[in-house]
Amino acid sequence: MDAPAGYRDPNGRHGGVILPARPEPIAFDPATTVLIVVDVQNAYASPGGYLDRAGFDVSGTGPVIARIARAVAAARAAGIPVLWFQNGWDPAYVEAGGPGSPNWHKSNALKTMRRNPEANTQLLAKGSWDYALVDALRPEPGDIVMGKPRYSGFYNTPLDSTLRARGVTTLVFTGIATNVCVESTLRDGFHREYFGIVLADATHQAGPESLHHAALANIETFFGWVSDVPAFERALGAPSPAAVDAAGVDLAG
Ligand SMILES: NC(=O)N/C=C\C(=O)O
Repeated sequence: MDAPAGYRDPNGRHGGVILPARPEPIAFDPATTVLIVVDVQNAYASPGGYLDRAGFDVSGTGPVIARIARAVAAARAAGIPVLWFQNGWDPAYVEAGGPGSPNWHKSNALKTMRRNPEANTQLLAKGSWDYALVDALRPEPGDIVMGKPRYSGFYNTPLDSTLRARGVTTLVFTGIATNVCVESTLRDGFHREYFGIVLADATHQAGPESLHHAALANIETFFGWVSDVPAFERALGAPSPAAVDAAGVDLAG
């Protein structure tokens, strides 16, 4: 939805569009916004991938992937760049860190492989099926594809310089997992002065569903804004400004 001239959201921010969100609508300018798709890899979304092998439920990822595709299409139509993250390491796992790294101790992918070496799998290894993005989502020329070695997309990646070079101020998040890499990256962005918005229905948790809701509640209260894909689509479409108040955002949390 185009913002009326001079429109400011309840926090005094202005931009080209107004997005219904919790805890309040947020205005943003598509010209200074990036849509981030976090780690929608077989590892996190497909049966037989890392999360599934580690005992996490991935049965609910299908509709989430479909909504990510909608968000990507809406962003592209509005000229908003799409940035795809892929989490993982080199096949020798040097980037994963050894016992001197907390990642070596906490990564459930590394733990799963250590527990069951005879399975001989290479979870999250670059070049593997596990590391690949799901078949249903494909970056297009002009998109940004970025690897990351830890939960936060800002850690040991060119994310910050890539965004600053484009004058980006607003990050719209989709992907997996709400409570791990989405939240970690949004939080790191907050500390670097980026405005973070999560499209809740285009994210999925690692662990019980309560973690999804807890992460969203935390984000909405302390770090950013929570909206959804239909609201994002409407905001980038053309309904009248009055529809903002009428539409609101109706997320179960
Ligand atoms: N992409 C993520 O949120 N990853 C969560 C856990 C992991 O990578 O072990």
